[in-house]
Amino acid sequence: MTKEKVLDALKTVYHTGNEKDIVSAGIVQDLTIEKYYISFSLIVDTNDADLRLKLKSEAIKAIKEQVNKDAIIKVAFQNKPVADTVYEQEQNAPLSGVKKVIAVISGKGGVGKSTVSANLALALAESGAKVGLMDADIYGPSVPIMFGVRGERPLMKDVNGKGVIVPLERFGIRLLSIGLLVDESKAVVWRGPMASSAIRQFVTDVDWGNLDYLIVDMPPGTGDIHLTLLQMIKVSGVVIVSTPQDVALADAKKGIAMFGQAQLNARILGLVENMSYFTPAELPDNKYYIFGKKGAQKLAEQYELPFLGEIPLVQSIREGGDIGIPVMVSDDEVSKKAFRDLASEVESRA
Ligand SMILES: Nc1ncnc2c1ncn2[C@@H]1O[C@H](COP(=O)(O)OP(=O)(O)OP(=O)(O)O)[C@@H](O)[C@H]1O
Repeated sequence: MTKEKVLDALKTVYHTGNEKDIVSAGIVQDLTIEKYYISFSLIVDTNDADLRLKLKSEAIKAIKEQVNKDAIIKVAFQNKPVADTVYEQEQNAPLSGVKKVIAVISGKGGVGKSTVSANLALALAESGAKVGLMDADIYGPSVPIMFGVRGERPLMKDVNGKGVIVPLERFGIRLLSIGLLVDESKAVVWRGPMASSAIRQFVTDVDWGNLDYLIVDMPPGTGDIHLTLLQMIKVSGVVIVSTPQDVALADAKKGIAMFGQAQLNARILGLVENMSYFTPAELPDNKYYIFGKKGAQKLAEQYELPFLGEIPLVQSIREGGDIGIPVMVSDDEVSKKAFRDLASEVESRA
């Protein structure tokens, strides 16, 4: 299976009301082929579920008939971005084209902060928002692998005599990570000031353009990078990720304490519990609370913070992250619903 063959097949498909085929009309974006998986986005100007379904089935049918009948095809929809939004960051301030910055934090590593950041970004973009994802985890960047862009390098462009970085774009999300700029093994040994200076450049020297949301995947814990970012940009809201275990919850309390400080000028939107329960793919209605039940919900109540939802522990979430096709771009409707619910909580509170 090659990109050319898949694009040729897609050139036989037309979106209602368009004279050009969906490839020539620029409707097909982010085509990725990974073993027998094919994934791409369709950029459309309609929320009509029937029209979307028709387009999706015709695209899948064309590929199965003309390229490979056994291909596993994942299609994500994105709305055409709406221009001329009013932006909240001050004019000429760093990120002046960004309406809302959402920082995703966790008290400790490995609780799924990057998984939540990536899929939250994709879920927000589904309803037409223009979204960027800044991987501020200098010591453990996840974006290159999770979005399948490892080894790719962003381009530079000249703005008023100054070279600025243009984020990569995948599945409609603008992406930047230290892993896309330097060899990952180099950044791991950087000391605090160097890491802080790199993160400062992520704000000042990157052409993020106009965005409705910039999701910032923060490093785990609380440290210099958090302070640097909070001092530089106006963060509209902080999402805290925790797992149900006591130890992760104890660490989440440190995050609440740090971001709860009034002088940091960041509002905590609430807590999301990741890996809340295990759901086997073949029994999606069965929920097994293997790490204990409703821990984060109780913690949220204790601190009088909103509880933003539960994300199940699902094999396809892990697999999606590993193969560079996040679960929001897959057919796993159970996981997608959990992230969509989280996105609507964030949308309504940010
Ligand atoms: N809900 C989930 N179901 C299944 N696997 C998950 C889930 N959430 C995260 N994972 C997996 O757990 C591992 C850790 O997740 P992730 O990298 O997102 O955590 P993190 O908190 O960002 O870690 P770090 O602090 O190291 O950056 C990954 O392999 C990821 O695919």
